[in-house]
Amino acid sequence: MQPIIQAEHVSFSYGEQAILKDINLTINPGEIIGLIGKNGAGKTTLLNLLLGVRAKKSGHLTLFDQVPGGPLAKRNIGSMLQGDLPIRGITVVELLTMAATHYPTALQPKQLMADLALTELAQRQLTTLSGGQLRRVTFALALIGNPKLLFLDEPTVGMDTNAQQAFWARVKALKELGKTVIITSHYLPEIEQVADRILLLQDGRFIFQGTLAELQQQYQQVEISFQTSLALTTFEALGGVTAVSQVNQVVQITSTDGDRTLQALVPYLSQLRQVTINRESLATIFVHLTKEA
Ligand SMILES: Nc1ncnc2c1ncn2[C@@H]1O[C@H](COP(=O)(O)OP(=O)(O)OP(=O)(O)O)[C@@H](O)[C@H]1O
Repeated sequence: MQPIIQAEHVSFSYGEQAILKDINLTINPGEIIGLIGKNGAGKTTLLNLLLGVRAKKSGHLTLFDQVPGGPLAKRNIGSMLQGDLPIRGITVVELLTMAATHYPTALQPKQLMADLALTELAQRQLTTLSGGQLRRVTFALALIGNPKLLFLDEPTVGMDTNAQQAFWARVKALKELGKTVIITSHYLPEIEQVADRILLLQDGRFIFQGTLAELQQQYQQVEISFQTSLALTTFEALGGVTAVSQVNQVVQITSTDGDRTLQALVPYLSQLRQVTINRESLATIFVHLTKEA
């Protein structure tokens, strides 16, 4: 399969400040990518390089086998960036109709507005819209050209809960259509729900690239709690266990290898009561990793 995006040893600096140092990346058609990292990690900068808005300092970068910003790339990309939009003197429907004329296989503005529950905002001037409404219009603008590749930078900021749910449902529908989507977001539970692959950017490099399952396998700790009359020392030497503690009646085991520890607990199961197992969320793993790195 021909990758949609390929980056090899890409670097970028603002003046003397190195922002991206050694970016290596292959993104295949149909993937939903969650691009995460702390504030200032360089996520938006990377999207700007991919869009051709900024030029890399070194390395090799292609989209659709072309340099970023090339005509094929432009035609096939939709983007929803931070701080996009408020253009004076134009309504929502005028904006989408005008944008549609730039793409050979554009969607129908009316149909798209209906799909995204924007019909009642159609005649409103952009400058009169609320922050969340503007984000929803920006999403429509990203979709209007029926692009193969979408860059969504902090897409749900300012959206209310209904709008967020509708947004993520639409992203899942885009996946069904075989679109490739790169999303940056600080709402990690949402990324956890939709991303096929997670890229964690830290200090200008990816410190992790892989599926959520791989991330969990590699870094996640599991907490197993239960009540028992057995001594705590029974559990300390079990496979994967890094800590054992007891609060009131409840024993808590922390493990770096949940499957191994659960296997090792099997002989004791008849003496354990009220067993609970909690896996760390993407958000908790993110905090651990970005603190350590
Ligand atoms: N125009 C600019 N000139 C100089 N430095 C900049 C410029 N734009 C961004 N930076 C710096 O580049 C670094 C990366 O910024 P970027 O916006 O890519 O981060 P981000 O990961 O998207 O952050 P956030 O999660 O806060 O949106 C930051 O240290 C930022 O201060």
